[in-house]
Amino acid sequence: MSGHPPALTPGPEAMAFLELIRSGALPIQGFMTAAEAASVRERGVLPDGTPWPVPVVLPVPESAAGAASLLLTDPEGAPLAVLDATGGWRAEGRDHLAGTLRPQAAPRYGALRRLRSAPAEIRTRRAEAGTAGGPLLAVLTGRPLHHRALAQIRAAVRAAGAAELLVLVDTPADSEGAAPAVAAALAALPVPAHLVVLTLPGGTAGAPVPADRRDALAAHVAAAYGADRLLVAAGPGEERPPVGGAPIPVLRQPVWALDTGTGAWAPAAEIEPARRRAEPDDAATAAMLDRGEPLPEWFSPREVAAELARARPPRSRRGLTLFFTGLSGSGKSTVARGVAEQVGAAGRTVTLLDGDVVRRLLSAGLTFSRADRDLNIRRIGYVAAEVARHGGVAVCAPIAPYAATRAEVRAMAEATGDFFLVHVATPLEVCEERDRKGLYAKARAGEIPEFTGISDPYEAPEDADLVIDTTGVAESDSVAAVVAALRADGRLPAAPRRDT
Ligand SMILES: Nc1ncnc2c1ncn2[C@@H]1O[C@H](COP(=O)(O)OS(=O)(=O)O)[C@@H](OP(=O)(O)O)[C@H]1O
Ligand SMILES: Nc1ncnc2c1ncn2[C@@H]1O[C@H](COP(=O)(O)OP(=O)(O)O)[C@@H](O)[C@H]1O
Repeated sequence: MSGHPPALTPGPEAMAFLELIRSGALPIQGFMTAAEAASVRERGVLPDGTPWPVPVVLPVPESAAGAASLLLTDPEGAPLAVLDATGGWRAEGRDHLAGTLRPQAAPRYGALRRLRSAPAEIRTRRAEAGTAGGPLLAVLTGRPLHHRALAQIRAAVRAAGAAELLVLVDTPADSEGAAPAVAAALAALPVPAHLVVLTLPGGTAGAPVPADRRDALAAHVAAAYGADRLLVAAGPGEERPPVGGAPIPVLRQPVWALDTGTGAWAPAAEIEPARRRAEPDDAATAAMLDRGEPLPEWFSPREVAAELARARPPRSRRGLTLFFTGLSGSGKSTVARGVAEQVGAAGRTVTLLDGDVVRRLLSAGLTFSRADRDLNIRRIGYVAAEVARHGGVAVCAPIAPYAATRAEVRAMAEATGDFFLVHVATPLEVCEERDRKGLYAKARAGEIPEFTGISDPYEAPEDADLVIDTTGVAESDSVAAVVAALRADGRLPAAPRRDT
């Protein structure tokens, strides 16, 4: 056997545990055995009776199930820790390894690394400030803090007599999540706050864990940072269940609302119904941002609203991948060209990625096999997502016959902007009748193999945002139909007024 243990990049859930364990944010040293995991899942206690909220398990591929040790790496392959394995086990068709962790180099991957402070760093900072040992209220949030949440935090600070706050922001490992918006709210807090970004398992990181168990796990983390109580910021109108088995008290608050008579936030039950105004929910907030409307001042502090508007610009300025799909000759290129012109005329920057042109440059040399078509579509999706990242509109017009590949492109595009799918559903007979390039005749004669619609599949989309059929329709009308749909969604500025 060689001296090198096999390497594994854990999935998001195990990775989140790995980070918390190695930073000292959880009072455990590694991943659980089958008996420990089952006991925790079923009864909320370890086999010795100690309360513990969430199973801490490491799923591994079958090839690693018998390993004596395992090198755990970040997604780029950099070593994070060695697992000294005590045994493998199988559950729900997956292999797992139990064992203790030996940390290696400090992690560097992921978003906002400099804000992912370990408990020891916060303890040192407090010792230097002379506040170590004083009351510390932890607030856990995965969402922006608006006036309602800030009022609730102020009330909890008063009740706890806390002179300091620890704000724990739960974000996915690879994105900033709500952290910038939460940072924008710090100045509105009544006492100085330490801001720490972390990724809690079970929420953003994968398998669902019941809210009370998740909050108990968060209480262990908060305690490791020196907090003596934890407030979990609730969503609009949300009341979280009570928590048992936590190492520090987890505070609960009822639903709060704005008292329009006094302009103050208070428990909804204490406000006269006629003067009670609920906070907008997430969908309403997103809709206001999409339309470019300012968030009302009674709802959100100006700095928080500004940060949210930066992160989610109005639809008329947000990057967009406008993706046409359909058979050869259906009208994709013609309509895409016309739409791109009008998108440009409306004042947006636009890049046209037409099927034919892409095939000549970006995808030169590729065939029409499934693998090559998929590669072609992924390349188009990648370029489109980059255009959208910078606020541009990428208009794409390939056949893109496979639903799975289109879904991949949608996911890629939505990571940097919006995605709008137009199915140009002109029937095959009409496309074949047009046969602009004589390709259908050649395909029928067997001279072109794997021709879409003739000898190769076309999977019609079920997730199109717009379906058009160009049969017997003037080109300008087809273009106008797409432009109107974009305008209706606020993706283009309103039509310019013609006064003359
Ligand atoms: N076997 C086969 N099947 C389909 N199409 C063929 C084939 N061979 C050549 N062509 C010509 O290539 C154009 C389609 O290229 P795309 O890049 O859009 O296709 S795909 O999305 O990768 O499937 C397509 O152009 P459009 O008519 O603009 O769609 C055809 O002219
Ligand atoms: N309403 C319409 N929209 C788009 N194309 C139309 C329309 N009516 C007729 N056509 C004709 O259909 C053909 C479509 O070709 P093209 O745009 O290259 O399709 P694709 O890119 O899907 O292969 C063109 O010759 C175009 O003039």
